[in-house]
Amino acid sequence: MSDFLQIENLTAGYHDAIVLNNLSVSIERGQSLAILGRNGVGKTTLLETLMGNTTIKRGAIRWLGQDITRLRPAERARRGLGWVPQEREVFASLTVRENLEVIARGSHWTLERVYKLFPRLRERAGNYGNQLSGGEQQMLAIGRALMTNPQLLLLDEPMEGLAPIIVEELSEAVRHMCAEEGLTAIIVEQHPVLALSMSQHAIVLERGTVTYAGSSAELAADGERLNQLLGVTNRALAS
Ligand SMILES: Nc1ncnc2c1ncn2[C@@H]1O[C@H](COP(=O)(O)OP(=O)(O)OP(=O)(O)O)[C@@H](O)[C@H]1O
Repeated sequence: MSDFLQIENLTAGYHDAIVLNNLSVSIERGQSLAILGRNGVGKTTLLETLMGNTTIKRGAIRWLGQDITRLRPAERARRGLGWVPQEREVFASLTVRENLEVIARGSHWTLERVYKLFPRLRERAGNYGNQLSGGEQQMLAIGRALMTNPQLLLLDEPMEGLAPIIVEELSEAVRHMCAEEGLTAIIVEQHPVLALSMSQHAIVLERGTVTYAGSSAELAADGERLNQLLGVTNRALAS
């Protein structure tokens, strides 16, 4: 059993509305997880629940051997959970450099290390948050999360709306972070093949419960199973 992250029989949602239903999953350090599923099945809600932004009715979340089920979001972040929300949330009135510096914690992740991962951010260091392309904003959002020194990075549809070349750059950066920098990621992503290529394990959600849990590589190699689970066509799989 993993000491890294364990979600046990979790039932959670927003006030009285239940979205996740008796969901269990566990993650080992260095074994990134893709969360797949059709629209509205609870993928974002699972990330929000890990960060402490939902109502937990039953079950438990254990992180590094400790029960964090009732901890506030800021305390979870302090303990090493890093969050890159879908909305990116960079400060429009700060420069790229200021966006990164304002959140720095004197950690493994320095300005220099983030610039090395995302050379485009170095080139745009003096640009304000609202003077960036969508891809650059996403890189900055990931850079900001890294500056908090996370052990686990939660990425919510990081490639959404981005050009193929930027998707390639970003997915390579995520793979590098995990392979070389000791990070583990949970990735919610609409493109199954991409998500599976960035992870070792995957779960598929259907109405707030797990319908597949297993190896990403095995699922990626089984188009028929993917189609069954996600209802995606072969053409969508290839894109
Ligand atoms: N803040 C909220 N308050 C109440 N209900 C919400 C809230 N956010 C999401 N929901 C509901 O929870 C359910 C799951 O939504 P969620 O965003 O987790 O799904 P998802 O799998 O991430 O979908 P998508 O792929 O479309 O982003 C949906 O029925 C949604 O309407």
